[in-house]
Order: sequence, then C-alpha cells, then structure tokens
Amino acid sequence: MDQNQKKKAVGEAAVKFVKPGDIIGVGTGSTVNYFIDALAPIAHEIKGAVSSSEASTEKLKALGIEVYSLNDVDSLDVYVDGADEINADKAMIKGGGAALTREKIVSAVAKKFVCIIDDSKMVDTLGEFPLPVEVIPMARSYVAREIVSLGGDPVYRQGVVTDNGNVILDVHNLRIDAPMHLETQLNQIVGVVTNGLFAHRGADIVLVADNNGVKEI
Ligand SMILES: O=C[C@H](O)[C@H](O)[C@H](O)COP(=O)(O)O
Repeated sequence: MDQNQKKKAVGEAAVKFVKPGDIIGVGTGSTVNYFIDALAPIAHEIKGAVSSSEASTEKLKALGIEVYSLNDVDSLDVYVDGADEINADKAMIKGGGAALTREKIVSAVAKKFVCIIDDSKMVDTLGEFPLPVEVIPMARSYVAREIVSLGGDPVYRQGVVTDNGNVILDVHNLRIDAPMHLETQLNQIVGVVTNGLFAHRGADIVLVADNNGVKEI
C-alpha cells in the first residue's frame, strides 16, 4: 500500500468510533479528509461536528453535517485527528497543516482522542519533524530568539496565516526527550499562542495503517 492508501484505510477505520446521535470533534489534514469522506454514509445519523479548521468545516458542511461552535457544546465523546509524529507514549507533534491551536482546543474538550496515522508517523523520539509553534505576529522575532536559547532553530513559515490570524515558526533540530517539559516551556514564552506538542494531552487510541492493514494501539 502506498501512503495515501494507508491514510484512506485508517480514515475509514476510525468511523467505528462514531455513534448515532454524537457530536464529534474533527481534526484537520489529509488523513482526516479520508475520515470525513468515510462519514458520508452515516452523515444523517450523527448530530453534528465541532471542527478544528475552516478546511474541515467546508468538507463537513458539504456532506450536510451541521458544524457547531465549540462554545455551544459541553463535551465531545470523540475527537479524531492525524499527527505528524507520535511516540510510544502517544505524545504527538501536530500542526504541519497550521491547525494546531484549534486542534488542541477541540481535543481538550473530547473524552477520547483517536489518532489516525500511517506507519511513517511512528517515531522513537519526537523532533525530526520540525515542531510548529503558532505565534502572535508582532512577537515573531522575540519568540524566535527565545526558541534559539532553548536550542531550537526556528524557521518562519512564509506566506502562512493561521485560521486565527497568526504566524507559524517551525522549529528544527530539536531532539525532544521530555515532550511534556518542552510543551510547558514553550507555552511560557510570551507571544506563543500554542505549540504543536500534544504531550500533556496525548492520544488515547492510535489507529495505525501499515502494509498489513489497520491496527489499534
Ligand atoms: O495542522 C495539521 C494537523 O496537525 C494534522 O493533523 C497533521 O499535520 C497531520 O496531517 P496529515 O494527515 O495531512 O499528515
């Protein structure tokens, strides 16, 4: 199977976590797009969704699925999303598609985080994928200097503005041995909105597609 076939297989497999009458949390990205497509046959059975991006909202609405504001929803049974990297503790790097802030907010409200990945996303140590950090635009240079002092090499993601009107710094050359600690440290830098480490709130269930099919971890 090539990578897209694996993404499709795992997106389809995640539909089993969706129950009739649910309002579901929906992530962002190419893997989640397959999950949304796979919702089509049961779109009329679910109550609606809370979305983590304008892109996912558009796809959900195209299926006739009602998209709720998170402020109108107290809790979500399940949040389904992809990842850029995940380790054995189910800590992740996310934000390759610049949707990290809304993803972190929506996933915080969900009882269960189901992470859907192909096997290329599994790593022993997080950090080979550059860590995205969403930053208030006027703080970009200051935050970049602070990140350098932590040992990272921040690169401004040119031309990208997040759904929240902010910018992204991608931090290269980090070997992340203590993801929770680094997540907290980055959050302490004034001007950082969110960093792409999902360690304090990692995944609960991981569905991984490899050449043999989809397995649950
Ligand atoms: O901002 C984007 C998200 O964190 C995605 O979940 C992540 O980048 C994985 O995306 P994909 O499924 O396209 O590899």
